[in-house]
Amino acid sequence: MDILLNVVGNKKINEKITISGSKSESNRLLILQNLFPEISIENLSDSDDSVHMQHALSTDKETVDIGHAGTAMRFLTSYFAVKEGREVVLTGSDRMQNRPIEILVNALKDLGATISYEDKVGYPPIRIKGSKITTDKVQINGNVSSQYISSLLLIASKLENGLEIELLGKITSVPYIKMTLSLLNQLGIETNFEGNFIKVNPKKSIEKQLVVVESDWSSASYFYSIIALSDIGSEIQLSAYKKESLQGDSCLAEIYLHFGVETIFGENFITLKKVKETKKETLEIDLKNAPDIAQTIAVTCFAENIACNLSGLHTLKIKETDRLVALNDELTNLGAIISVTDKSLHLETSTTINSNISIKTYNDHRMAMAFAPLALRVPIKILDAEVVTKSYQKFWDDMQQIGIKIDKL
Ligand SMILES: O=C(O)C1=C[C@@H](OP(=O)(O)O)[C@@H](O)[C@H](O)C1
Ligand SMILES: C=C(OP(=O)(O)O)C(=O)O
Repeated sequence: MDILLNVVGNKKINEKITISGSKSESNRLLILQNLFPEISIENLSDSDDSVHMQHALSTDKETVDIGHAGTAMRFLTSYFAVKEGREVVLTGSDRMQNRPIEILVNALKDLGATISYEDKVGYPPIRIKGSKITTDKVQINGNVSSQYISSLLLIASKLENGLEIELLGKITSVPYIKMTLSLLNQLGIETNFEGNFIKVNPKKSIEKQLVVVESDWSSASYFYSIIALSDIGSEIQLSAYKKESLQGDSCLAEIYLHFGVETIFGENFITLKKVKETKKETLEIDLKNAPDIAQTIAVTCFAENIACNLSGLHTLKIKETDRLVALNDELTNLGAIISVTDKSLHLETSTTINSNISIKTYNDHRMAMAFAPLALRVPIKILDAEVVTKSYQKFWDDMQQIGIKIDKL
């Protein structure tokens, strides 16, 4: 489905939106719920990625296909590796078959797991024969994807002797590791993260408990962008959010001050308010802790005519698409002066935004959602707009609710 987005009339917004649960928290909790049935979950994400995860955990078929869901692919690799008596072939979309998994597979093999590649070495599909693991120490590279580490942490407490992980290299996406540890702690599992070592104590069972998932902060980023581009006085209330978040992307509240967007924390909601014009100075940020909001921020800067230097983007090349190349190509088509390296993005100020450009989305939900706010500046076409459901089912309905007109092409 290709669509044309357009905003007619004024750009003063005043709306309330409820966003589904964090897909990161949800996919961790779904794994944990299978290991500890004492858990019940509220405000679970309705994203495709979480639906894939639920399906993977309930099927007894040999082939388990998780589509585009990176967390499902990585977390299920460890989960099935310790599922004694079960053999599965874990696979995913074409893109997933080109997203590396070798670092995690090698760590699990070092621990004694039985995993082999069905096709290309280092990539899904992988065949996993569940077995008992008693080794309690492992080393793993921490600089490619934190999901490999979270994957090991999620099963760690169910290993006879717990697990001590030594992280090698510069650790990336650290808030996601901390999110995993916080959830384990919330369940009563003891952990310790000091320097490059993480230790998880063994735990057989936990107390019965309800875990309420906070709504998804990465999804909130598109509303930050919309408010940044809208008239002073505009506001959007988003539910259900809290100040003490487990999600690293809650750093949006700080980052968007640059764009004159204030975040007011209420009881279970946030209000984003455009209070000032965007600061004209270059925005310099290291996003190694929050890679998923890089696209949103780059597009906001372009729309607001400010330069930016975004660093810490080394993980973007192995996400749903090579996001650095995708951003470079699509922003260039819109008239941006942009350059990218393997780990950074540099955008110059530019005063023109080309209208009626078709944005290619490359099977990447965040490409579609990050470019949507540009409709507040020029009519814009989004190709294959249905990709958004990977993380955000009702994204286009919510865009319409805040006044973006959508025509199917
Ligand atoms: O653990 C998680 O839930 C995630 C970790 C991050 O991946 P990397 O650690 O690969 O950067 C992030 O980009 C992804 O969307 C979700
Ligand atoms: C990178 C993402 O997801 P995953 O790696 O889980 O596919 C994302 O949602 O931006």
